[in-house]
Amino acid sequence: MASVPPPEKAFPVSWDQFHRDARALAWRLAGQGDFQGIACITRGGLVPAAIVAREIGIRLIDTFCVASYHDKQQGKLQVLKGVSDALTEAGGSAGENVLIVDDLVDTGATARVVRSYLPKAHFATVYAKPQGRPLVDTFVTEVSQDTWIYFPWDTGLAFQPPISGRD
Ligand SMILES: O=P(O)(O)OC[C@H]1O[C@H](OP(=O)(O)OP(=O)(O)O)[C@H](O)[C@@H]1O
Ligand SMILES: O=c1[nH]c(=O)c2nc[nH]c2[nH]1
Ligand SMILES: [Mg+2]
Repeated sequence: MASVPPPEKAFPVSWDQFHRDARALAWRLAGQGDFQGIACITRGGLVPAAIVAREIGIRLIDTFCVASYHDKQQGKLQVLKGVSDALTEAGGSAGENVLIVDDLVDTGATARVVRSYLPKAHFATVYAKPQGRPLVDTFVTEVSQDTWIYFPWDTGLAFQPPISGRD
């Protein structure tokens, strides 16, 4: 696959902001469906899934393991693991009562593949970029397509040069 330049703009998210945004997602999801379990898309979906599960009272939580981005470059999407029988027995074989959680949708490639396994599930993300937005049922904040979202588990405190460029 030809390499495309990574997005120029940066949207850094702190732990505090992420917790608030994931809670806001839980508020939007509360009462939306009779969710019997969560399928979180690893790894990015693990953190919001923990917060949402705590807020809306779900204890059956499974992983759907997918990998596609390496060093901000989208590569071939690999499905490493699907969901377990325990989740589809409780939530329906097409995911009728399953909530899928991920941190974000960007091009929508990951969402499209996961949806093909659980077509009737409710797909929720904290952030959404315009290209992937139509694949998401519920999200909190839209971020432009030319922006890279920096999550707190990928970042640390670092010196920031002043806007003027001179220190
Ligand atoms: O809409 P898309 O263009 O498919 O991009 C969105 C996906 O990319 C990231 O996962 P990534 O593959 O980087 O793996 P990770 O969750 O382990 O970081 C992110 O967590 C989403 O799952
Ligand atoms: O940390 C991330 N930030 C992003 O904006 C993004 N898009 C796809 N995958 C991503 N991972
Ligand atoms: Mg991911």
